[in-house]
Amino acid sequence: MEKHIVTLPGDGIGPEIMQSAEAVLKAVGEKFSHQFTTESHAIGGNAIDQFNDPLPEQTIEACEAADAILLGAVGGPKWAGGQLRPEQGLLKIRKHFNLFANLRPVTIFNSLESSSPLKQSIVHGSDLMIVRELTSGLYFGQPSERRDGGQSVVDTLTYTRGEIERIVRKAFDTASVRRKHLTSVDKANVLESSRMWREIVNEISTEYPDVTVEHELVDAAAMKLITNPSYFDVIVTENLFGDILSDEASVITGSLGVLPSASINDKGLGLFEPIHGSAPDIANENKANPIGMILSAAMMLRYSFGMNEESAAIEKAVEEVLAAGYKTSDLNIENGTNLTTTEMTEKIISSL
Ligand SMILES: NC(=O)C1=CN([C@@H]2O[C@H](COP(=O)(O)OP(=O)(O)OC[C@H]3O[C@@H](n4cnc5c(N)ncnc54)[C@H](O)[C@@H]3O)[C@@H](O)[C@H]2O)C=CC1
Ligand SMILES: CC(C)CC(=O)C(=O)O
Ligand SMILES: [Mg+2]
Repeated sequence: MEKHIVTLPGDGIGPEIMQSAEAVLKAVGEKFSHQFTTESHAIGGNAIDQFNDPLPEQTIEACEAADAILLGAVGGPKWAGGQLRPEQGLLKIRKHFNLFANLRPVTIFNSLESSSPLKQSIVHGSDLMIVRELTSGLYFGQPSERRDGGQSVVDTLTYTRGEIERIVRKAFDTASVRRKHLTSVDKANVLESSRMWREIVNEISTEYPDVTVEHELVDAAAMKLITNPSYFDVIVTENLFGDILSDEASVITGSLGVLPSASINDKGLGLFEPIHGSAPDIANENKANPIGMILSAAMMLRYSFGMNEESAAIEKAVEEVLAAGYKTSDLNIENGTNLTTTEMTEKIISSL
């Protein structure tokens, strides 16, 4: 099979981990006789530097012609406080391609159970999927501005019925092929948007009689997620809550550096990126964990190209390398061997 992938390495550790994903894809292509062509484009801070635009037109055009998009991460202190911000590029690409469903699987590798700061007895058996709404809510609502000469400020949380319905359906579909347990997370005791969200979840639940649904307020859900993570199967929630809960969930798996994600639209186009940011504190040191990025490439193979065997081969290789005690410095594997980003990538490739 021939597939054309646009890579958007971005800023900070983005380019380092993107090199890892490209090397793994090359090796998978050779092993399974596929041809993956890649074409790199600018997004985020580096795009501001080169084009004075966090999402240049040529990046959008290249993505429009691609079979799938891989993204590293954007942002960094260099651009903080400026008029143009790297994160605007990320929000804009999600909106442009209508990538409303952000799937964030939180699966714990056996060998990382003791890597979590949580007790092994708590994290054991955790396997959940956060379905986060990605193109609306507080991150996109207008107005969003300072007022009264800087004495007040407004951000706006809006959702249309259609926007809630499509993400809720996606979550029910996801739960249907998993353990059939859906937790909808909101703040319905305070927010009108959450009350509407709840109503819609209840309406759509009648179409999925096999799926058990419950509602949880976000504050309690945040507590339950780290005290009893194996309770959850699929969590569906709005943009901001999903952003926060998924970073929290990474504690279960031992590091933010190992979690991948897929952002999908209703036409089958996917953008795949790790859930973490550009980690400027460790950029250019060859010490970033490339696993979240590599597993995002594996999600791309499965979700965009239907390559289940190839995707599983990557996941198995990662599992084997971790089980052999190899780690990057963010992971706390007892008596593990510390590797650089490039060494970890090579180990994973040689396990394929
Ligand atoms: N999707 C994206 O492009 C995202 C971008 N950001 C941006 O990234 C920049 C930094 O944000 P932070 O709040 O520091 O969040 P971050 O996720 O970049 O880093 C948080 C902590 O986790 C560590 N970390 C993250 N990924 C790692 C990896 N692969 N291997 C080892 N350690 C890793 C970092 O070193 C840091 O200590 C900001 O400009 C922010 O806006 C933040 C989140 C997502
Ligand atoms: C710019 C942010 C919305 C990125 C982020 O934190 C995320 O998508 O997880
Ligand atoms: Mg985030």
